[in-house]
Amino acid sequence: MLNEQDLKGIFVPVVTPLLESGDLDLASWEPYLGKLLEDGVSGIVVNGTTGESPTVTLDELAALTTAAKSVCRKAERPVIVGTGTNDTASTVRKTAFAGEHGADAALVVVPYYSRPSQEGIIAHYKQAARTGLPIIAYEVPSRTGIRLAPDTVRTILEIDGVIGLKDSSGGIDLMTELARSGSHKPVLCGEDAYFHAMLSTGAAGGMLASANIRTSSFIEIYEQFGQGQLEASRRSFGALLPLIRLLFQESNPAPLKWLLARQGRIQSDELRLPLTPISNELREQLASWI
Ligand SMILES: O=C(O)C1=N[C@H](C(=O)O)C[C@H](O)C1
Repeated sequence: MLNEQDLKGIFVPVVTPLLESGDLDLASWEPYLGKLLEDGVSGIVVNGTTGESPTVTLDELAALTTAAKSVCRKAERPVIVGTGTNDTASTVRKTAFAGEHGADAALVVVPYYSRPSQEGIIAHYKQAARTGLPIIAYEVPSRTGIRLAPDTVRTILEIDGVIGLKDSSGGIDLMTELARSGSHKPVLCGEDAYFHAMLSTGAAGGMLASANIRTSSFIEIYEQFGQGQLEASRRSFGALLPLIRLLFQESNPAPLKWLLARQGRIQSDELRLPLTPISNELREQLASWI
């Protein structure tokens, strides 16, 4: 299982590869993950936003997690599984299910759509943590429709079994506030364009969809920063920013899937509705990153 000391470095949320038929492309799955692990990522995130989690069935989640675990075990790296929903009971069941299939930790998004109170959100995380699988809370107001108060984040991070936070709050305010108040659990940047800024304010690393592409460069930026080579890490990050902007110009993971398919790492850029393929204009812009 993953512990908070090891929640650092570059974690890669992976896509769910699909065939044109819409079925899972399991033939690509192991080599796709294997390459990321070979490049030196700290861990793999299955069924995150990038994995199109709203459309993945439980049977598919079991197959993806089991196979990911077998690849990650060989590389001695953790597999984190997205299990958050907007229903606490389902989240608890899904988290336990992921644990039974080999997950080392669960990524649990703030419950979306229902707009619960901050107390309700804290209670949600307490119940998820009772499953015994380490929990990484995931704050992403642009997707959930609700923003956590810094005090709520601190309270969630104090729950036994919550090992850290993925911060996609869209800026450095939350990170700065947590650092100021001496919060000791690790925070990973989940907002790719803010990766360097969040390292500067104390993030322990990133959980970055863009690190599917140019993986080694993201790892290099993290390492350069850790070694105090600030100017070099800033320059390296600047070189990746145009890629990051393109990957999020249309809904993630559509641009990423297109690039991975063009690189031959997955068989197709197939998405499940309501996500749709990227525009021709974006294809032209992304082509130089193949
Ligand atoms: O899959 C994830 O988890 C991530 N989701 C974010 C999003 O699409 O909003 C982006 C981040 O890089 C990873």
